[in-house]
Amino acid sequence: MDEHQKSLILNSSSRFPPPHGVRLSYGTAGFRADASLLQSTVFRVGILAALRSLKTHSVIGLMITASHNKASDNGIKVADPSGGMLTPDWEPFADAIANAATPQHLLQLIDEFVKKENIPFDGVRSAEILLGRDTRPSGESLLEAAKQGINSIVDALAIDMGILTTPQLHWMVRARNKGMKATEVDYYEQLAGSFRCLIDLIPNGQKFQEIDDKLVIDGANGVGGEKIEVLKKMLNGLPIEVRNSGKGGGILNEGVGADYVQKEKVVPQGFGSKDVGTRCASLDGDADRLVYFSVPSSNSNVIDLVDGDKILSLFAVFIKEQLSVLSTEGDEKIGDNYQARFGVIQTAYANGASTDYLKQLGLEVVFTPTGVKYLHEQAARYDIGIYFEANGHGTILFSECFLSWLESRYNELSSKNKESEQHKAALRLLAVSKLINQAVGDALSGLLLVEAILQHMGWSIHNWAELYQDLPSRQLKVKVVDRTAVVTANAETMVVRPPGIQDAINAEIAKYPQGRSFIRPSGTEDVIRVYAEASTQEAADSLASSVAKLVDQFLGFGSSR
Ligand SMILES: CC(=O)N[C@H]1[C@@H](OP(=O)(O)O)O[C@H](CO)[C@@H](O)[C@@H]1O
Ligand SMILES: [Mg+2]
Repeated sequence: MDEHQKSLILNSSSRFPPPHGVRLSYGTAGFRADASLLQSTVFRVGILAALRSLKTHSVIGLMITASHNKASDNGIKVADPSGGMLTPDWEPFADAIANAATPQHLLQLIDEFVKKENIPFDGVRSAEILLGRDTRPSGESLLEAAKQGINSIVDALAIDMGILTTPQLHWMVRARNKGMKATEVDYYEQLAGSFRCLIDLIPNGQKFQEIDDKLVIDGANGVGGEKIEVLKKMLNGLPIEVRNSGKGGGILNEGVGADYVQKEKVVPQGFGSKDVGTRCASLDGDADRLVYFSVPSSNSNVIDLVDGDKILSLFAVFIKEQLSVLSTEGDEKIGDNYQARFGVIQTAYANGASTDYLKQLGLEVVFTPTGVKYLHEQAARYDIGIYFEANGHGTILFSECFLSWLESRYNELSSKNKESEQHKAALRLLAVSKLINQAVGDALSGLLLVEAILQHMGWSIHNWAELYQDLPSRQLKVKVVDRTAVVTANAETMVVRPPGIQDAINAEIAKYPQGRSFIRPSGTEDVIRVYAEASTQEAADSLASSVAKLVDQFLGFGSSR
């Protein structure tokens, strides 16, 4: 970096002093905090994004969102060239610059990092960053701070893409870097086109326009509702009703949305007895999570939840079916068969019944710590890797190698017999790979795939829900003095610190048939999360509350440890 560049960083960063007494960390999904604390962090992440773009010679994304958190919070996360999450190698640098107390210290950290990473400041290459934000009121001024961060690097270009869902921004970054069409309209066209293709391939010729079976969507009063409306227009006739679109004055994520529905298991605002039996879905505030539910009775607000694990299971059943059709030989053997490596990825929050079901299907199930960056990385090791968090964040990744085999197999089959079942199965898999977001979990593309598969199977939400019976579960949060005191291992299924707590948890678990429980520090909130499941709801509740008491004893404000 030359002197001009250095003084540019010093001058601009002096306009964004960090808040006093707050330590921020990149966490499970970027920086998140009360929006009033974030100006300087967002400015600094703007610098980081420009450096990342210079380093990788690629377009980088910056998304301003706090997802399912309350409306007064906000956050920022970086999309890497692949469209995935920022490489974990850069997270310590993100933490360090976010917490640098003075412009001088900030400059020193940047200077050292630029040298260590060999980031080219040759004036030849320029950086390019796509910016997106959700509907939070604080988004506009934070976006401005991000732009100023980007503009404090010479030759860096910030492009404001406006209000987007998080997965749209990730999709655009990936598409740009692959030299593909990458506008928001291109996104809708790709989704709508591949959805139509799947519908056209439905065996009995039933088309969605003819089905009087509507889907009601809870948009969490966030960005997803308005974007679904665009898709609905393009898919002329898709029987969808959107509620909690944010236009009716409801508050973002308050008593609505995928996080609320999945954790509380009660109807979101705007839903009730009129919806008994109807297929309903909830998105979260930035539309990267999706869960389905139905209202079983007008006498209670309890829902039948169809969570991320069941979405994963539905996708797995469908893909497995297509792969098996594809591998059966028709009248004549065509081409070489390819043993696609097919795996599914879950976290400890996956319902135990879902894992049993997936294993019974003969699938390889891998567990990772919480946070999509971990799941995504594992899924990318397969030809077809499906990952989902129980909360509804997930997608299906296809390897380049498998897709190119599939394309050529499809072409070969096209030249022989377009009506063959193998030909249709190949086309379906190709359509899924275009419909489902390859960059990150995406409620909109996931929703269209669920809808297409349900129609393909001829299933109602109830048939789908009956794939297996969830074990009753409960999640609690406990405030503690210092959540970093909890250190876990084995994909967060056991605690290694503080000593003694895991033995105490094990002793509680042993009291309950089919009992399972674990604790971990949240990466997005200042709490310890407790998860428990057991054979009855009462038992799951009781196990969760005993474990929460242990957390309080070992780590709470009254603890002496
Ligand atoms: C139990 C739970 O739902 N945890 C969520 C939540 O992370 P925590 O680290 O648990 O706060 O937010 C993450 C980001 O959205 C998501 O990846 C994760 O699954
Ligand atoms: Mg989200």
